[in-house]
Amino acid sequence: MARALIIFGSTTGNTENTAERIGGILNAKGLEVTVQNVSDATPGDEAGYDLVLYGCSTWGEDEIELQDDFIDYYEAMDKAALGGKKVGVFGCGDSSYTWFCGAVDAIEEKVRNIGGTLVAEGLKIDGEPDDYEDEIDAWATGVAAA
Ligand SMILES: Cc1cc2nc3c(=O)[nH]c(=O)nc-3n(C[C@H](O)[C@H](O)[C@H](O)COP(=O)(O)O)c2cc1C
Repeated sequence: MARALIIFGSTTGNTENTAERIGGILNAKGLEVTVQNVSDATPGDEAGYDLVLYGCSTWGEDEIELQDDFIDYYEAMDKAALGGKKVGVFGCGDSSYTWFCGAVDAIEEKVRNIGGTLVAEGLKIDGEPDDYEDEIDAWATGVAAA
């Protein structure tokens, strides 16, 4: 059975809820899924997984800021074992800010730089994830089949 790891950073719970929803879809598609808070994750944990998904919300006014808990992980991501792995990135944000879901773009760039293969365009959620259930389910279904 293919194994998927979902690592999320979330301050108010939106990206966490999205991670759990994506995990449920992947599970229903037959993948063995681990959903992990980035606070409990270390780059290198990706070893042994076929699919790795990163979820991170965006904070900050004057520049892109990753969700607080994700910053240390991001800085150490060069040690992530992504070679040959399928990777996807998602996150919650608010399009009234200059850098809408900038964390998704920043993590995708990092993934490309360290040899991961992005299998879907980043999923950017504008506002409440409850309003994006169809988009979330479609994205998760796509990465499960990638
Ligand atoms: C002070 C502040 C700054 C924010 N900055 C951004 C931003 O630059 N870009 C963006 O897309 N969303 C921004 N947001 C919106 C959050 O990312 C959004 O509320 C998100 O749903 C939070 O997700 P989380 O609960 O998973 O942390 C900001 C929100 C606050 C309160």
